[in-house]
Amino acid sequence: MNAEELKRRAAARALDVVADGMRLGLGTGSTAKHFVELLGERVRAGLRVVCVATSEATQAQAEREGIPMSTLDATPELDLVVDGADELDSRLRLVKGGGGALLREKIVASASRRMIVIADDSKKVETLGRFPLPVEVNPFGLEVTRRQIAAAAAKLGCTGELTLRRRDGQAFVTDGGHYIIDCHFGVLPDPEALAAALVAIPGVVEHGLFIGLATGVVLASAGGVIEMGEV
Ligand SMILES: O=C(CO)[C@H](O)[C@H](O)COP(=O)(O)O
Repeated sequence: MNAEELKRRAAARALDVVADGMRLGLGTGSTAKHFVELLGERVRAGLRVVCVATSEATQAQAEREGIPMSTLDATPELDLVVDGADELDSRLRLVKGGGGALLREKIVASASRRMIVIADDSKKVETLGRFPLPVEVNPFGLEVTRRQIAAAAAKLGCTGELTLRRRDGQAFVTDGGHYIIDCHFGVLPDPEALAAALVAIPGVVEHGLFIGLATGVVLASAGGVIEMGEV
């Protein structure tokens, strides 16, 4: 079974949890894309849901699928968000933002009673940090913010390269008009302390550590589906 089949399998399991009338958050990325596709099939077969997207890309895909869409302003309380992750550990702590949608993903997750993460089993790690931690920053004062991130992280045992994310030779710009600094720390000894230190930096808009948000995980592997937390 290849990676795409595993992602689809995880997405299909999460779809089992979706009930008629639910208000759903739709994640971003290649795994979430499978979920949106499968949800679209169910909607066209009669399932009634109302959804909020975590990115412009997901919004466009969901509209193409004919899924009824809303906004967080019109639908500020969600029953469930289904999203992917770049890394997760046994305590359901996540690193997200590989697709650049971490800010909206976190806002949507914070508005949802439950968050189910769907992934293939390559995303499960012993210690977070192998995947470079994305930090979304305001473009103003970029170098100051980069230095402040480096200094704050170093105090917590996190050192490594901090790179401005680029696409087609230009700085990558998020849906919110911000930049992303990818922090190649290798290991995050204390994710909670790092999260607190990052949010205290004025130029940091949000970071990719999702702590205390995921309530369940569906991990697809060649051997079958593993569930963590409450799915
Ligand atoms: O956080 C994300 C986007 O900001 C994605 O959920 C994360 O990057 C996982 O993506 P994929 O399912 O393509 O591996």
